[in-house]
Amino acid sequence: MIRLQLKQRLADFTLDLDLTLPGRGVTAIVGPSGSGKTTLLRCIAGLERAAEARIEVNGNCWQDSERAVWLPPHQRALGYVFQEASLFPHLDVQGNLDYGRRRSRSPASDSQTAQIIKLLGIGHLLKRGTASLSGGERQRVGIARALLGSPGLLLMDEPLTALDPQRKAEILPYLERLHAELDIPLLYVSHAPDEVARLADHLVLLNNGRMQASGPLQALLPRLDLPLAHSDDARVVLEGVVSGYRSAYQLLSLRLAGDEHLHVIHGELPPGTRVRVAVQARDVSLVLEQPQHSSMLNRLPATVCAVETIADAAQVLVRLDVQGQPLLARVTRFSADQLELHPGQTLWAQIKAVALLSQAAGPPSSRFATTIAASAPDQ
Ligand SMILES: Nc1ncnc2c1ncn2[C@@H]1O[C@H](COP(=O)(O)OP(=O)(O)OP(=O)(O)O)[C@@H](O)[C@H]1O
Repeated sequence: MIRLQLKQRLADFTLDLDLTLPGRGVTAIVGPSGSGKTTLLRCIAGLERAAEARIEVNGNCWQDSERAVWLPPHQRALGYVFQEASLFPHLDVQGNLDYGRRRSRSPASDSQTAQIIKLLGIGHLLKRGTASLSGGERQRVGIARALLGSPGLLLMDEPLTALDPQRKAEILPYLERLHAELDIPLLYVSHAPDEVARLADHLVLLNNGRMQASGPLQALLPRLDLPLAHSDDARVVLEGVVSGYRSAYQLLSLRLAGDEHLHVIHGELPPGTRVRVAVQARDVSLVLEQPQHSSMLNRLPATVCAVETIADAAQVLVRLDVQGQPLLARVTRFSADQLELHPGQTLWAQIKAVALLSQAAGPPSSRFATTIAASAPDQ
């Protein structure tokens, strides 16, 4: 468990938070520019000394102003990854990694080091000078360097923002692997809904230095009272279990709760693998009767929970329940009126299978994962 009680004043800005976060997995920290995301990370790292604070990470107290406890940054077992990796230009990749290991009080063992290098796919870069690395490679080396200190907490402040879409698509699968294979809690600051939907388990929304909401990703994304659902690229995450694969069509079938299935273009995965699929609200259409002979592969029976007019009053956000999982649809107000959408109504939600890879930017091996994060089969 991570306990964060912080009060810090910076000129006109005050950060005032009382948060309890999971001690494992990825917590995404989102909020408008200037809401205090970086200040929060800096306080946790000890780069900013909050006037009143209690910071505890999985049983280790790093700061407690009431008991006059203050650990300087180098004594806090954490790794910090910034927008751009600040690698030493006079050292090659190996030299940079060695530095990360040496400066830690509990450096990674040789086998852990080998695991981290493999996980981030940088084995072939070890002898390279840092000037010749691409932006994505630099970030992977920076992340590896942070991990080699065996941190008890990893902080990442918009680590993909400086990368173009292609590089970003390349690096996201590595972050997913970190998530799946390493048991280090990660606080991840991001403005990008696709990164958040793909990586996060837990979400914290900041607004003007205060917590607006904190909770599991799947519970917060569809909340109509929060700004996330109102953004143009609002999305929710559906979770399913692999139930089949049609290799001729590269079509993966996922069983949702009940007997419903979601079909997604993807590589083959073993039956039983749990998979998360991000579904954008604008990719969901609604129909009152069970569609027949439609090219839309995904047709899910749903119940309307709430209807809210948004934007310039020309569009409507519809929150749906699909076998206990929330789904958002964004439709025109004209359609909403035609269908007389109202809470309690049962209807069908349609999602084009191809829309589930529409954010594809990277090479085929990574593009499907833009919308999907897979985890190991249930035991
Ligand atoms: N050293 C400082 N002195 C005075 N004000 C500061 C200082 N550092 C940050 N601030 C202010 O604190 C507020 C929060 O800044 P912070 O960088 O934490 O926001 P953020 O949510 O990370 O923003 P962004 O998304 O743009 O990176 C801003 O208004 C900023 O101007």
